[in-house]
Amino acid sequence: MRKIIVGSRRSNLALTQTNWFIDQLKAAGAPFEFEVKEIVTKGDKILDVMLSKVGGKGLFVKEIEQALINKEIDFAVHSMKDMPAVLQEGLTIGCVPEREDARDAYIANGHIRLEDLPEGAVVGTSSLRRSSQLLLMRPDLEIKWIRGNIETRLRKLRDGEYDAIILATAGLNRMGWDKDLVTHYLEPEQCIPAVGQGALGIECRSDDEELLRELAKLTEPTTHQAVTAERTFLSEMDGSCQVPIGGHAVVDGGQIRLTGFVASPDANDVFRATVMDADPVNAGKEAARMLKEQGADDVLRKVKADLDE
Ligand SMILES: NCc1[nH]cc(CCC(=O)O)c1CC(=O)O
Repeated sequence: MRKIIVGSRRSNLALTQTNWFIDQLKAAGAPFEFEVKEIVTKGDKILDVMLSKVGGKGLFVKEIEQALINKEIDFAVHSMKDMPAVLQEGLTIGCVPEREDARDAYIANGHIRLEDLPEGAVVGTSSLRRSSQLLLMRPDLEIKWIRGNIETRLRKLRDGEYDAIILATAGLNRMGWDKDLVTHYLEPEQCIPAVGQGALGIECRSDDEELLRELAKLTEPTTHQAVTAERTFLSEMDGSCQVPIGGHAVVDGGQIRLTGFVASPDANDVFRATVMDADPVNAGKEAARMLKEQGADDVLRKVKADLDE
């Protein structure tokens, strides 16, 4: 029986997601043995600087992709939202399993709701997407960067460094945290989630047909369509990590409804568009086209020019 080596970052969330997916494969009768190999990525080592300044989401993925190409591992389970819009040559997403909750979770000391926070309250996030959308709802808030895994962030909240923090609901649910922890959820209408949030992407070599056959059985079609629409939108926008960007799609009666969001880093310019299309790639392209037409293109160009300075 072939032994499949599964690469995983060593955070609790990464290992939980990896073991969850291996269990799914076993339950589906995949004819493999499995071994998990932990990989420490640059993104895990650099915890004290603003992630977007040192290379963004690719940091979590690059070493894992190299291990796939070197055949040190056979597949890896990523949070889809940590995956770059374009993969390295020779690699593919072999499976998109059923999506967890895509919403952001708002967690406050004393469970004070977002609309009831006192003026100037401190909210922790390191995501420009979250901070810009929070400021649209509550321009008076102070946004303070926060880093570390879920446990570290919750500790910093309890220690009073922050009045509230925002975390991905999916991560909390996958880790089995009590839902009472969450003060309330941010609906996509208030805060568009990150592209791919709540979904997993199983990455493997494009020529590993034996493995791809087993992975394909665990793809959930509507999640796959939604994520394809969102990721097409992301790659069409061609934004850097310095641009607040979000995208969220739901599939409803054969139609994909995709909302794209882009803002300037100071959140003064905000662009949003919702499209309906039966084809996920068309939906992604059309949402990007509409946002660019509204002027999002100028924001992207300006941020790029600033980065080159
Ligand atoms: N940014 C890191 C990250 N990547 C994936 C998740 C959570 C799980 C998911 O969205 O699938 C998180 C934590 C967070 O944003 O709170």
